[in-house]
Order: sequence, then structure tokens, then C-alpha cells
Amino acid sequence: MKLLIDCGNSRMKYVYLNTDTLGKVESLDNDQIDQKILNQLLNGVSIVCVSSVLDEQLFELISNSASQNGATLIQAKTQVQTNGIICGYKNPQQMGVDRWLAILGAQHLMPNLNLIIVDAGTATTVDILTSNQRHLGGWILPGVETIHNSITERAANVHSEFKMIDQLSFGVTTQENVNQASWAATLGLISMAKETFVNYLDKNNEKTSDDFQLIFTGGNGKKLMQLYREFNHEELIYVPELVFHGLKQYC
Ligand SMILES: Nc1ncnc2c1ncn2[C@@H]1O[C@H](COP(=O)(O)OP(=O)(O)O)[C@@H](O)[C@H]1O
Ligand SMILES: CC(C)(COP(=O)(O)O)[C@@H](O)C(=O)NCCC(=O)O
Ligand SMILES: [K+]
Repeated sequence: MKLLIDCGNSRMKYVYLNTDTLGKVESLDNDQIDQKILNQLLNGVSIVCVSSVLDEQLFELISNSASQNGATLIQAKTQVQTNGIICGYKNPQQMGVDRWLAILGAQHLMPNLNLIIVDAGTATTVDILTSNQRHLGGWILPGVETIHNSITERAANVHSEFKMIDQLSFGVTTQENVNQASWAATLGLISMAKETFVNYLDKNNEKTSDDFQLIFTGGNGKKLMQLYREFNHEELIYVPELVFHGLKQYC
């Protein structure tokens, strides 16, 4: 059995791979993880494949567990080119591997479309992939909760708890103002990514609007997709295991 692990800045997500089928994605908060828990997760695993955007600490714990269980450890890295997809970064090593894997996963699930990939975690990232498999680059914004917390931590009279919302509206309490704005700002990022992509394709005489697909993933991905859908009637999907569709190509 293979174990795929994605270490994000807030949570570790993991999934078991039996032949070619991904199981259900599970998660643990980073501060809950210790050697004992990892040893249990790796019990009976022959190959463990890791994507991490963290410093070495958690990776070392995983590496210890792999040695103790006799499992082969594979660490995914962002590459200049994988499966014909060309990374847009000047220095691909600088781009978070979770983003690269989400791009590979998206292309695998939705080949030959203009893709806008939104990963809504601690950060919200947007990555753009053209229908001819070129990564144009992307954007990094603080995640929805990170935006929310940035103001509650810095303003004496802004008291609020982070919340999911059901729809966009104007706030009449401090808490509503901060939460609504955090989601609205992130939705604005996605709208502008779409506009910027359309402009790029028009200028470069490439295939345009009818073949776009927006793909959402990450802890806030489903909610963002639902909110975005209220205003935009285009093709949207939420794929919680998107990074793992990329990661499984490494093992
Ligand atoms: N059940 C949940 N547990 C933790 N965070 C959640 C949960 N549901 C939604 N979230 C949101 O998802 C974010 C973490 O998403 P995730 O994709 O795991 O991030 P990362 O990859 O950066 O660790 C949190 O900032 C939080 O706002
Ligand atoms: C942008 C990120 C912080 C997103 O991390 P996450 O929100 O998934 O924890 C991560 O992909 C990262 O550390 N990237 C390195 C910088 C870059 O991609 O340019
Ligand atoms: K992530």
C-alpha cells in the first residue's frame, strides 16, 4: 500500500493509494502530529510520497517513520517540465510544490482546457494553465482566514471570529464586516484572474472564453466555489484531492 502526504502550513492531508484508486482524504492539524501518530499512519505502507511546503521539521518525522517501517520515501519537487506541462516560474524550485501538483492533477483530470486553479488554504493561490499546457504563472494572496486574522490581530477595536458565510452581503456588525470582506476579497481575486487570463488569450490570439474551467481545492475551496457560483455561471468544480492526483504521478 502507498501513502500520499501533503504538508500545508495549517494541516497535513493524507490519503492511501491502493493500485490506482485514491481513498478518502483525511487531515490532521500540524500541531497535533507527532512521531507516534505518523508511525501508526505508516504501518504496512511500502511507499510514502510527500509534498511539503514546510521547513524540514515535519518532513523529518515522516522520514523517521518511513525508516522504522521499511518504507521507501519519495519527496515531490516542482520541476521545469512534467508530462509536457511547462512551469511558468523563472526558477521553478521557488514555486510551492503543492501548486505544481495541483496543476498536474488538474491537467490530468481536465486535459486541453484553459484552467484556473484555486487552492484556498493558509494562502489562496491561483495558477493559470493554458489549453496547450503552459503554466502562465499565478498569484498568492493570504488565505481567507489569514486575511480575516490579519486585521483582528492589528486593530484594537476589530473583534471577530472567522466564519464561513452563506452568501455575500454587507455587514452590520464588526464580525460580519470582517468576514464578508475576507471572502469578497478572495472572490475578487478569482474574478480578476479570469479577466486577466481572457485578456492574455485575446492578445495572443489563443482559444478563448468557451473552454475555461475553474477548479477549486483546499480547506476553503468548496465554500469559495459555492459563493463564486452565485455571480458566475461558468464551469466550476471542487476537487478536494487535487494535489494527490498530481502527487500520485510521482510514485
Ligand atoms: N475542518 C477544517 N479544519 C481546519 N481548517 C478548515 C476546516 N474547514 C475549512 N478550513 C479552512 O481551511 C484552511 C486550511 O486549508 P488547507 O487547505 O488545509 O490549508 P494548508 O494546505 O495551508 O494547510 C484554514 O485556514 C481554514 O480557514
Ligand atoms: C503559497 C504557499 C504558501 C501556499 O501554501 P498553503 O496555503 O497551501 O499552506 C506555498 O505554496 C508556498 O510556500 N510557496 C512558495 C512560494 C511560491 O509558490 O512562490
Ligand atoms: K495546500
